[in-house]
Amino acid sequence: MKIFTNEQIRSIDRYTIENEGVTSLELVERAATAIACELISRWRPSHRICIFAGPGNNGADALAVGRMLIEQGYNVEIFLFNIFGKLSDECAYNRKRLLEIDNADFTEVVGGNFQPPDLSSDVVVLDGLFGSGLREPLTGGFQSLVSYINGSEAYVVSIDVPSGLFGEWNENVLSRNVVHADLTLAIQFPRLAFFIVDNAEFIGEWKVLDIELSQQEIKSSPYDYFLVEKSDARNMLRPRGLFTSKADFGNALLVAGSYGMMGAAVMGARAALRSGVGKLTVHSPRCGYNILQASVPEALFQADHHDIAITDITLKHDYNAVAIGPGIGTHDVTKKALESFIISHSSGKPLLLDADALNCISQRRHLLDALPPLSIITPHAGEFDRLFGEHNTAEERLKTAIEQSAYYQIIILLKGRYTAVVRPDGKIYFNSSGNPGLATPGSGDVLTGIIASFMAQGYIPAVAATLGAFVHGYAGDIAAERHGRYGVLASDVAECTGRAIRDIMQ
Ligand SMILES: NC(=O)C1=CN([C@@H]2O[C@H](COP(=O)(O)OP(=O)(O)OC[C@H]3O[C@@H](n4cnc5c(N)ncnc54)[C@H](OP(=O)(O)O)[C@@H]3O)[C@@H](O)[C@H]2O)[C@@H](O)CC1
Ligand SMILES: Nc1ncnc2c1ncn2[C@@H]1O[C@H](COP(=O)(O)OP(=O)(O)O)[C@@H](O)[C@H]1O
Ligand SMILES: [K+]
Repeated sequence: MKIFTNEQIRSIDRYTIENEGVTSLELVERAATAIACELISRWRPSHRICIFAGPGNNGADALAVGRMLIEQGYNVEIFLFNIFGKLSDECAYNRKRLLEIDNADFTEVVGGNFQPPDLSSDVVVLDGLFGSGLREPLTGGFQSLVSYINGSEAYVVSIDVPSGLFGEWNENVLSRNVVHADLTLAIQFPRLAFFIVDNAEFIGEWKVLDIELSQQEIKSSPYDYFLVEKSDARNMLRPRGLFTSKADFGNALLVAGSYGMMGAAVMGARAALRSGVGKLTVHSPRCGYNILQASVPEALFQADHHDIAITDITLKHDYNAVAIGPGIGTHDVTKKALESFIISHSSGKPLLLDADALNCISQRRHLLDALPPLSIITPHAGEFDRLFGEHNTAEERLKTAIEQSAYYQIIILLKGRYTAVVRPDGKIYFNSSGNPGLATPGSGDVLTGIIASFMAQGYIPAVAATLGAFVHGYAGDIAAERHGRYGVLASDVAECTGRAIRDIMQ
């Protein structure tokens, strides 16, 4: 699903109005119908619903929902904030229609002495104050109203976006000036802000409501941000022909493990094999020999000269993919080995670097310059900050990822609830699969194995990263069904990878 900016949404809106014979009022009516249906499916008519409408079309949506709920016999109280004496045409029209209803509980707030209604825990607040037309962070009376809503026990549903939050970047927005919604009903598209963890407390659960904006325009509009869903992953996965052989599925090298961290190598190797690599070699210190051969007999073992750490990374074959990092530790000898490998790596083939490989590089930042273009790094927030400096917010971190990805021409896969695959051209692919069960040791090693396997099979790095993240999350979802969100082990995720791919392809 494409994620558009405000400006793009306005232009798709305009196109729909100009080319599909729909008026702006009809779009408001469609949005309101979808919102009303959603509320009706969740609450009974006796439930008290308190609607706050602003002066623009977010308010128009809210007023229209109010009318529809009254017509369905709901117990609705509506407040329209007409502070500046200027309503959008759609808002003014919906105000008029409400006034035509006998006994509608409707209050128009025009000045400063507004007495807020009681918002107890059994009230549902519908927040239609501001949506995509927000100009600047909320101040004055709106700020007080938002504080009042946030301080109440009511269940809060926001229309389009929580009022006070911008759809994209929110650098200067204070938490107290944004509605904290329990449910956000986004009109037609989710917004970039939904995928940034800083905003999780504002957005709550979210759902996209389709108002049938022009599909043709949506398809042809360029985008910078994308939410990867099952159908996207399905389109990326190549079916396997009946006459294919191991040789068709690539040869991968996984440099992983050290004394006390051989599990990382085992999990990465299992995940790579479960996601279909043709041949896998694991390079580990000698102490890993018995462990690896016994637990992953399908993989070849290549012993380092050293007993407990990796000291020598050299490619004895022309591998289709080389992944380095899970469990290798940050011993000086390992850092040196990694440095000389990266500096002398001359084939130009992209590398995949994770975990301790990134921690090693963070102490030798010049190595980033030496990475082949389109190499993939897969940091979580901590590893990212060790590489690129401390960040106070996830939004700042994402912006840095965009800059650094372009600067070094590498793919940065920033892990989290919505893992972001940031590409050098500035495009970001957010992953939608996965659950908190994946927050378990070794989970990242499994991801590395999957991506390495896809790279070896000939998926271009950007696809291997995006598809790998989706398959990993999906395998985590299957594992959580079996073991629950507390009980998932990274080994379960590796184990479920093959089934995940099968389910996605069906
Ligand atoms: N596109 C779609 O898919 C569809 C979208 N729809 C809906 O329309 C919504 C967008 O509507 P919108 O453009 O009228 O903007 P909205 O957020 O209501 O606010 C604008 C008003 O707020 C004011 N204002 C702004 N900032 C302020 C501040 N800090 N403090 C005080 N005032 C401030 C601003 O004032 P002005 O800038 O004009 O001076 C103007 O009066 C969208 O979110 C969705 O819900 C659907 O109905 C149909 C299809
Ligand atoms: N709440 C969550 N929802 C979805 N995915 C998650 C969640 N928490 C963690 N993950 C995923 O689990 C993986 C954890 O990786 P990482 O932090 O490197 O773990 P480890 O270092 O233990 O291997 C990442 O792919 C991340 O996206
Ligand atoms: K809103």
